[in-house]
Amino acid sequence: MTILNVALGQRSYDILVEEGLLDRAADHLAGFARDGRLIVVSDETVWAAQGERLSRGLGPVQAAPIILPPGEASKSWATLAHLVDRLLALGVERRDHIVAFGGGVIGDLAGFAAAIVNRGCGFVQIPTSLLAQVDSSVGGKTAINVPAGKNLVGAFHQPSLVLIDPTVLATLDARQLRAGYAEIVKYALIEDAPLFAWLEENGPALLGGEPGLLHHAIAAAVAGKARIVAEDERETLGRRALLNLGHTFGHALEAETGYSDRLLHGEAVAAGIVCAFQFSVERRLCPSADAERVQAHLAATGLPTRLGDIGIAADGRRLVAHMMHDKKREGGRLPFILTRGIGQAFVDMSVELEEVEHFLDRRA
Ligand SMILES: NC(=O)c1ccc[n+]([C@@H]2O[C@H](COP(=O)([O-])OP(=O)(O)OC[C@H]3O[C@@H](n4cnc5c(N)ncnc54)[C@H](O)[C@@H]3O)[C@@H](O)[C@H]2O)c1
Ligand SMILES: O=C(O)C(=O)C[C@@H](O)[C@H](O)[C@H](O)COP(=O)(O)O
Ligand SMILES: [Zn+2]
Repeated sequence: MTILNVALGQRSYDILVEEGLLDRAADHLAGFARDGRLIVVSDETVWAAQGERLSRGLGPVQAAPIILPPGEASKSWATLAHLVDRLLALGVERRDHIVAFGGGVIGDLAGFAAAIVNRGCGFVQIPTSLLAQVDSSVGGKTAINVPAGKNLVGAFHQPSLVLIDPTVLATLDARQLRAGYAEIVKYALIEDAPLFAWLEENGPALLGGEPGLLHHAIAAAVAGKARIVAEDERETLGRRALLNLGHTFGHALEAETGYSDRLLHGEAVAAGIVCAFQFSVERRLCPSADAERVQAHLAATGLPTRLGDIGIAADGRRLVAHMMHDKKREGGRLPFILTRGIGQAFVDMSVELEEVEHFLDRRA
């Protein structure tokens, strides 16, 4: 078992990574149950694929499931209201722990509900998509989307425990696996160049479901995230913002495609990372060979790397208008996560939005 920790004083918690953890869920979750019961929030697809296994793994602890529709559209006011009402109807108390059992959508939504019900109760993450295992289950960012933009309403609310069982990925489809892979690549590109070289060599076998490789990559990405979150929990020190590499561009692409299945979050991040590298090349910050290497690797895994791959027009003004809703905005300026090369991301406050518009106008 790999045990990692997010060091946040009283809000510190462990992240356990082990194959078969779900089958032994009671060992780790029985202490969170009240009257032998745990409320589990999941989506229809995850519950159909893995719910029985979790219920068995909980042994004598009874799961009280709240099952929501799958997909990004569930990160909405309507589903949040429904979830909060269900939690209250089940009599959730402040000291209770809700179990978020699903991908990033369920984690972000159930985490946000946990942050606001009774002015805050506990929660545990059992991430079931690769994206949630390497990224969204750790760090306490919870949110819903609103018409103005992605993740614009939410809270920082840390889980008490994260249980990662890579074997649950056996039922995840290949496109979703690739989307999660994009966030692993992001962690390598931020400040772990050796991990990127490792991914270039092992990525294809990892995406084929090779368990040892999945475990290694999940642990590496989560270790990187845990370190950065511990240094800058609320993204105020210019450190956590690095985790947004590819996201300023990526969130604009998600907005343009209506947060739909047309473009998954991880796919938007892949295309956004390529934009961040190419923009850094244009600013003479990053060697063009690094940008080409990154694009080649992402494209080789089948991820979109160009606006044309997504079917989006190169309309700089439109895309920058989406970016203006970014939570990192400060006094009308947007920090951009740029790079000096693979493993050398940094936050740049000096970017003019006109420059970004012109850059995007030339992306095909
Ligand atoms: N809070 C954070 O720090 C953070 C970080 C990254 C992404 N996110 C958010 O996460 C969301 C994306 O998460 P996601 O990619 O996991 O999407 P998701 O939650 O929609 O899951 C993807 C799809 O896979 C299915 N699925 C999940 N696990 C499965 C399994 N084991 N077997 C079969 N099907 C399974 C789900 O039902 C869903 O249809 C976005 O909203 C993004 O903004 C948040
Ligand atoms: O945890 C973080 O911090 C991240 O930025 C991780 C991102 O992968 C994730 O998509 C996050 O939800 C984006 O945050 P946002 O604040 O830009 O909405
Ligand atoms: Zn992300």
